[in-house]
Amino acid sequence: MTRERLYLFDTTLRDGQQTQGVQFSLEDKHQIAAILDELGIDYIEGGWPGANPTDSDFFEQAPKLKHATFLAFGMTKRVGRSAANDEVLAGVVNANTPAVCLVGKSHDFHVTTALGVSLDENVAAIADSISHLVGEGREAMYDAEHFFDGYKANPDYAIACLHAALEAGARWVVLCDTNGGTLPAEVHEITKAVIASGIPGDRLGIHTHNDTENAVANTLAAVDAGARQVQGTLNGLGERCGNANLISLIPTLLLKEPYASTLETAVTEDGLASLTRASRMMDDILNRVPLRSAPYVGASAFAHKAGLHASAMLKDPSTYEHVDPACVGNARIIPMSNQAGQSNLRERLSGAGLEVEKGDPALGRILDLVKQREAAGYTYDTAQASFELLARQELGILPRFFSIDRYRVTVERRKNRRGETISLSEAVVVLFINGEKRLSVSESLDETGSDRGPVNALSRALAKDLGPLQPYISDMKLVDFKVRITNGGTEAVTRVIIDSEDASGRRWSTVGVSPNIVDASFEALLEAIQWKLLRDGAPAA
Ligand SMILES: CC(=O)SCCNC(=O)CCNC(=O)[C@H](O)C(C)(C)COP(=O)(O)OP(=O)(O)OC[C@H]1O[C@@H](n2cnc3c(N)ncnc32)[C@H](O)[C@@H]1OP(=O)(O)O
Ligand SMILES: CC(=O)C(=O)O
Repeated sequence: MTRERLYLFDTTLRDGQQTQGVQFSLEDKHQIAAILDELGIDYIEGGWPGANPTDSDFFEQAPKLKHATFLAFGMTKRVGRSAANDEVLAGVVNANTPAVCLVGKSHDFHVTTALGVSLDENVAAIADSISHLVGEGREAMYDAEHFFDGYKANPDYAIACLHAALEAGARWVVLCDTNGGTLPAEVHEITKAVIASGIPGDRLGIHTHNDTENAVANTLAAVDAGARQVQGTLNGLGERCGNANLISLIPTLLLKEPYASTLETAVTEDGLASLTRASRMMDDILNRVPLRSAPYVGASAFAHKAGLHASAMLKDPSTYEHVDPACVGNARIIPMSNQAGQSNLRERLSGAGLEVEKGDPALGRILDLVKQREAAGYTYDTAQASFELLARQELGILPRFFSIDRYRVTVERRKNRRGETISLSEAVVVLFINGEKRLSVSESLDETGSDRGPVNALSRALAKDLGPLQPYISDMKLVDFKVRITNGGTEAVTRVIIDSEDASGRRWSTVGVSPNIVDASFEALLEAIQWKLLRDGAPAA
């Protein structure tokens, strides 16, 4: 059976940039465009040339794309001037991209209230703007803003706007759920009605927002009805609650029926397998911690915590997995926790290179220890590195790299020489390596003179002088630090989880628990270092 082509359109660099708190640099934009092109996206919307200096610079130094078509975004011309004389439209056209997408009104209320023009004037503005683009030799698209709300208020008018664009030469007309309030059944019904009005599905796109958490569902509803271009963003960035998440849509469209056997995109198997990396790179650019529960690509997307699940998973992974994690570049995790049985444990140990026979009494001891420590406030389902250290300790195979003699942290608030109030912490760590005593002192001020706090001072002192072990930890950095007050038995205790990373991109999590936040942090920091030394084969003391 021949499959119909479905086009993927990315607006991370335009609508994604409308996310509160997101401001891409020129370098970020180039990096994101390269990720999208590698993934197999058909259209990359780069931003609005003329709207701000970064977007203008980005179009001046346009990315060199291997596969995708590069687009500029803008709005239809203002009423009262010709398309050729509208300076905002000129800014967009002058970006000289092969394709241009123009947003225009399609809801009568917006035409009369937001634009303050007549319904006919708006239709003429759409047609003139699109003809102008086509005359300039561009592939033209019309984003029909507020289309679904407009259709519900005045279907004939909303549809007339689409036809005006199509007849003026638009390659695509795109139905936008701008306010994000439309639900999947309505999107399906209205998209069908649009196609029945004479707009072919292979000229029709869908652009949804996630205000009812239905952006992905709404996109699929439009595809079910016949739309053949889908717009979205990496990790669902976008105005307010975001846009349809391409990172979820792509595997669904490639792996799930009826899409997999009836539609084809330009995303290859390798592109699909790069999805987890693409999503994490996006978070990295935004300096965000990746969402563990993200479908397909999150660290928990294929984590099997419950004992019953883990036991069946070992017999056949398809018992509790809807797709193979490897096909989206993700990995299966069988975490340890108080929900685990011996199957989770053996799988986790095996992942750490520790083969323990079924029925070995050590398994029961480790399980009991995990459950006791979780009752005391620890958590091992995320802190897998701490779990591995605990299991090795119980199996008698944890090397001792160094021993801590003592540590001390002081926190001070005082006036500096200019009379300003400053805070400052100082940490001292004393440890022994091969019988040799080492003392390290560190402060909490960074290069700019800002106080990074007592845990930072402690982390620096601990990692400052490990003598012969120093080369093994020099590329380590602390990437996330989470603190939670939790119950340890009957008392409230502080639990600290630290995520560390090294130059190879490897990430690991460790946990510490104590009534004292600094002490809990010290335990987690210590284990982070021990795990790194262990994994990189550092010599035992
Ligand atoms: C649904 C979406 O997300 S569309 C994407 C929206 N993105 C952005 O707005 C980000 C980039 N925008 C900008 O930098 C600025 O808004 C600019 C440069 C485009 C325009 O700036 P300004 O000229 O100062 O106008 P301002 O932003 O105050 O208002 C928008 C103007 O465009 C008009 N307008 C809005 N939509 C359209 C349209 N589709 N066609 C023609 N004119 C429109 C409005 O009526 C308003 O005009 P008015 O001031 O005469 O009432
Ligand atoms: C065009 C667009 O971003 C919207 O209507 O939501």
